[in-house]
Amino acid sequence: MFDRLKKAFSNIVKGLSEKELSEADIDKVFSEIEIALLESDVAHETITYLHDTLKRELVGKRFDKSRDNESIVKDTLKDIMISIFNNAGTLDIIERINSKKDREKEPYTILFLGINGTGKTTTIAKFANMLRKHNISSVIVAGDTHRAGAIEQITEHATRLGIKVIAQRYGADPAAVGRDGVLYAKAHRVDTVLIDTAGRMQTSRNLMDEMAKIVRVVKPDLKIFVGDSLAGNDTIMQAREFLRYTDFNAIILTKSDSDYKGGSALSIVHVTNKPIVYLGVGQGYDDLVPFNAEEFVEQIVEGNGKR
Ligand SMILES: Nc1nc2c(ncn2[C@@H]2O[C@H](COP(=O)(O)OP(=O)(O)OP(=O)(O)O)[C@@H](O)[C@H]2O)c(=O)[nH]1
Repeated sequence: MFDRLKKAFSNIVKGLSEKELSEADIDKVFSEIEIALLESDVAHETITYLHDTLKRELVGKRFDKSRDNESIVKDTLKDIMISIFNNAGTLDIIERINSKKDREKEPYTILFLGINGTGKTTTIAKFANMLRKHNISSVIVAGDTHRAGAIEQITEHATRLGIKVIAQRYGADPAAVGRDGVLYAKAHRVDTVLIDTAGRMQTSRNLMDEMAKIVRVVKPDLKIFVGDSLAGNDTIMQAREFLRYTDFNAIILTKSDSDYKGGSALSIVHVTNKPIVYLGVGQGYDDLVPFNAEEFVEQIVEGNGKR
């Protein structure tokens, strides 16, 4: 009998202290957040996804009356964003390289993809430098045989770092240069092969076919898309196209040090469902850091500026 009374009483109390969020309540709070997201370069389709998911999760649910709508929406938004990153999974590259080394005694091959000027060449040099800190050796393949100066550029980075470069003449088949790199690594017991590739616009059909051919011939263990975080929606469009032709596994975003907006990171993962593994945070060889989704989401939702 007391139980019944207690339950009835607690229901009354709940009724007084709880509230239900309507679609209009959510729209009201979201309209302000939407502007901030747009200003942060979050892609339109990602914003629509966030808005729709928010409504699905919140409309009709009961909340403590003392909580303001804004904090409810923000907390839920953070969870939705984290789930976008979680759905894309995580990828421990160092662990993968070491496990292939132990298991097969074969080099681990990584193909770097992306258009010119995104920072691909610099990123490969940073990557080789980072691997060395983990006692992992590498050879770099000058696979951009199209752009004048590309071979010299990657060779200069490699020389500075004391890393072997495998190159052929301009106009050579990049897939063949990639294969040379793998053979060299096998013969010299080098742990990883890092392959640079040409990067004209993603709309170039020939280039995309060439990328698909390198993938078929070299059969890389990993394909990393390198995108410029400052290029906003362009980066998203490039990623979509490269994904279609190469089905890359992971993303590195460059120039995050100058990107105070940060929206590209969320959009690119939402659109491709592939994880960001590292961020480029400067022009030096040490300026490559692991991506931290929780930290990123906190910054974008609370809007407290740079990484
Ligand atoms: N601030 C900053 N600059 C970067 C970063 N990564 C690369 N850069 C700079 O971006 C410019 C372009 O980088 P590259 O590595 O030459 O670009 P790429 O994609 O290889 O271009 P191509 O060689 O034309 O294919 C260079 O001046 C780099 O120093 C980064 O994380 N932060």
